[in-house]
Amino acid sequence: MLGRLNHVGVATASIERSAECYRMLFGDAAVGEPFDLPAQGVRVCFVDAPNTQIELIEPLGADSPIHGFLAKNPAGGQHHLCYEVPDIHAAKSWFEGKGMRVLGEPRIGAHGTPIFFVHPKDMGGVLTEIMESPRGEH
Ligand SMILES: CC[C@@H](C(=O)O)C(=O)SCCNC(=O)CCNC(=O)[C@H](O)C(C)(C)COP(=O)(O)OP(=O)(O)OC[C@H]1O[C@@H](n2cnc3c(N)ncnc32)[C@H](O)[C@@H]1OP(=O)(O)O
Ligand SMILES: [Co+2]
Repeated sequence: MLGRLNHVGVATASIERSAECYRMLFGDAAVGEPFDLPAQGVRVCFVDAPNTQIELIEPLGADSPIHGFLAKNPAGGQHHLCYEVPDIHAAKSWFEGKGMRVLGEPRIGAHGTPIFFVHPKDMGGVLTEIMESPRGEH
């Protein structure tokens, strides 16, 4: 059911500080410009690793879904894994059919395609993002 690993989400209280760390690890060219995603309640910065992306996310606004995680993990840390699927609605039905908790309706994510999240307690402790493939495949 799950396809390619698209990105690893890393929560941070400061994208600037984390970006510095990843610039040292991967080089200047790998670290993108941060941008706001108000609909998702996060500020985002992508780091291009050779075989995937690291998605740095910082809380944006009082209702950000990552406030709770950072309260428990003030130094930040690995927040979610994101896998690609060919069809977001078919994937949502599949997870729901397995009795897993899909968190809300699909909405447009940072790559411009629809995403949804599956509750970490139904995924072996890993918050999991499902993303429709930008290439129409997985
Ligand atoms: C950049 C845009 C987009 C993209 O295109 O890539 C993104 O990635 S946005 C990323 C941020 N958005 C989201 O995370 C949306 C989905 N998340 C949620 O709805 C909530 O964060 C949550 C998963 C329901 C957790 O809610 P919260 O209120 O923070 O915590 P709870 O106390 O209710 O948590 C219950 C339980 O789950 C554990 N938990 C929470 N977060 C995680 C996590 N990231 N990884 C693993 N486990 C997590 C939490 O510790 C609780 O466990 P117990 O303490 O054992 O009860
Ligand atoms: Co993500």
